[in-house]
Amino acid sequence: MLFASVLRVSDAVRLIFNRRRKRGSMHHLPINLDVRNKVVIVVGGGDVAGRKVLSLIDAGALVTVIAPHLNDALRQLLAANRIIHLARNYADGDLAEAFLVIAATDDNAVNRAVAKEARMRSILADIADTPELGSFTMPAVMSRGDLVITVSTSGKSPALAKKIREELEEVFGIEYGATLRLLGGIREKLLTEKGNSAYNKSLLSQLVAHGLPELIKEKRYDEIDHLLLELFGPGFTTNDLLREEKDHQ
Ligand SMILES: C[C@@]1(CC(=O)O)c2cc3[nH]c(cc4nc(cc5[nH]c(cc(n2)[C@H]1CCC(=O)O)[C@@](C)(CC(=O)O)[C@@H]5CCC(=O)O)C(CC(=O)O)=C4CCC(=O)O)c(CCC(=O)O)c3CC(=O)O
Ligand SMILES: NC(=O)C1=CN([C@@H]2O[C@H](COP(=O)(O)OP(=O)(O)OC[C@H]3O[C@@H](n4cnc5c(N)ncnc54)[C@H](O)[C@@H]3O)[C@@H](O)[C@H]2O)C=CC1
Repeated sequence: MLFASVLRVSDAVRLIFNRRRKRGSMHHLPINLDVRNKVVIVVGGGDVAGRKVLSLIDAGALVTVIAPHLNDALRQLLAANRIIHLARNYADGDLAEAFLVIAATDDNAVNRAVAKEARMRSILADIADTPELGSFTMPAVMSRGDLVITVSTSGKSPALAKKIREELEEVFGIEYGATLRLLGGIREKLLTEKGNSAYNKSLLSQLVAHGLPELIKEKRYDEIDHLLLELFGPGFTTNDLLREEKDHQ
């Protein structure tokens, strides 16, 4: 424990910093970042950049790619007006407007230069070939509607992260998307209409213990309606909460 009262924050940070930052231990803080309408720069236009750009666009970021050449996937995104492209090499100063940057060129010196500018400007940075120079890494991601499961191996084996993501896709089917639409609808209604937080917690915990994904997968809507009536009283039905699924039956 540092005596914060006699240290300036900058000194304390430097003391802690000097004790860490070895490549061997890369434990991160997992967070879910809101990048909607944020300016994101991706330096490099190859396969790695292409993969990261897709995730960024999915999350609603405003993506500018800086690279002399784009791969096919990125060219298609450009043709569809989904990205801005600066067809040239990265230059110092390119990050001036950025909230976040990804360096994914095949030139380590360029990626390092991006890392340096990002650090100077306190911009979040993922450096694809030298992750220890950046401030975050990207996990493998699987999603089913609003359910998002991410896998990190703390940089040890991206190949294993990908394999575990594929295994998770087998376990968590599309019924989880519908389950979350149902649970989200109920929770929204409870938070706006019904009792206090402890009451809601107890009911919502009881509901998720009932294996809803299985019931939805097998279209056992009558059983779900019965359960909703028992737990919440009238006003909560799959007709309202799962209309999309039931219309497509
Ligand atoms: C640290 C990190 C930084 C970052 O990129 O954010 C990073 C770094 C590096 N990756 C390398 C290699 C590969 N990366 C993949 C694939 C993925 N890499 C991803 C993330 C990350 N990769 C971050 C850590 C994630 C974690 O902690 O687990 C995924 C999960 C997400 C994504 O990219 O969006 C995506 C899978 C997406 C999916 O399918 O779900 C494959 C597999 C393949 O391509 O099939 C290979 C080859 C096999 C292998 O090496 O394992 C190399 C060596 C390059 C070289 O050899 O020159 C480096 C550099 C280094 O380690 O120094
Ligand atoms: N983090 C990850 O998930 C992975 C990282 N890598 C690392 O990422 C690097 C890139 O891999 P790929 O996309 O497969 O390479 P690639 O060769 O397909 O693409 C490289 C891109 O960088 C661009 N580029 C080169 N110099 C540039 C500059 N000065 N300014 C802007 N753009 C420039 C090129 O035009 C090209 O679009 C590799 O060197 C590798 O070390 C590789 C695999 C996975």
